[in-house]
Amino acid sequence: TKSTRPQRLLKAVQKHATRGDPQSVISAIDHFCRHSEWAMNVGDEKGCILDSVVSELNPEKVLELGTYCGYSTVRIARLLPPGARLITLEFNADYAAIARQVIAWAGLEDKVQLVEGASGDWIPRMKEHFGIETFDFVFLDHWKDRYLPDTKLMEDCGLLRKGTVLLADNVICPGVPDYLEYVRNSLSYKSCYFKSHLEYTKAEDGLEKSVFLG
Ligand SMILES: O=C(NCCO)c1cc(-c2ccc(F)cc2)cc(O)c1O
Ligand SMILES: [Mg+2]
Repeated sequence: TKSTRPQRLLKAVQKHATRGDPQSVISAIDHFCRHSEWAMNVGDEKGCILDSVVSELNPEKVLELGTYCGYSTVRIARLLPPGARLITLEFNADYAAIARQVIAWAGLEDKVQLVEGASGDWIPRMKEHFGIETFDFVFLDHWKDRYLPDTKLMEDCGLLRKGTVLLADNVICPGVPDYLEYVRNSLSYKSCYFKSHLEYTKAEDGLEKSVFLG
């Protein structure tokens, strides 16, 4: 039977990347997506912006909403200091199965906890289940209609503190108009837009960085 695109992406990683070398995993996925098959990873151009935000922040506690194949998980986890932890939520079991193997190939499984399920179900359980007080950094890259409700849910669950940084992918393409309107007009956030392009294309897209003010 026919393989899936995530399965073919994993095969490309296992063929071209070196075990334990996160940069080679990132490069193998970017090459596959540019030259073989487009896939909805944050990509290299927006990925460099993601890298700079993470490097500047040096977060201890990171939440990623939307793992897909683990590309941005690897990008973030490779930059984390020893002892720092990344929890990544993925609703789609097939994506999660591939992402676990991509994260393992990069040798980053000790820094990453991949949780399968709905963000709306897991966000209220972060404190009691994972012993998390608050997050330092949240990367939003899941279903675009969940960005706003999940952000409000994180606020209500006390998971954001003064200075927590939210970084949202795809604010232009596919777009998250309700989320953008909220973070740009709320007195609880200081927001700025990083103009870029949709992964592996010339279409406009960008990342919105929003600092929670408490
Ligand atoms: O749905 C997305 N993510 C959540 C599911 O895992 C997503 C979609 C797209 C995209 C798709 C189709 C198109 F035509 C344009 C953009 C891009 C992304 O970066 C994304 O994160
Ligand atoms: Mg995305």
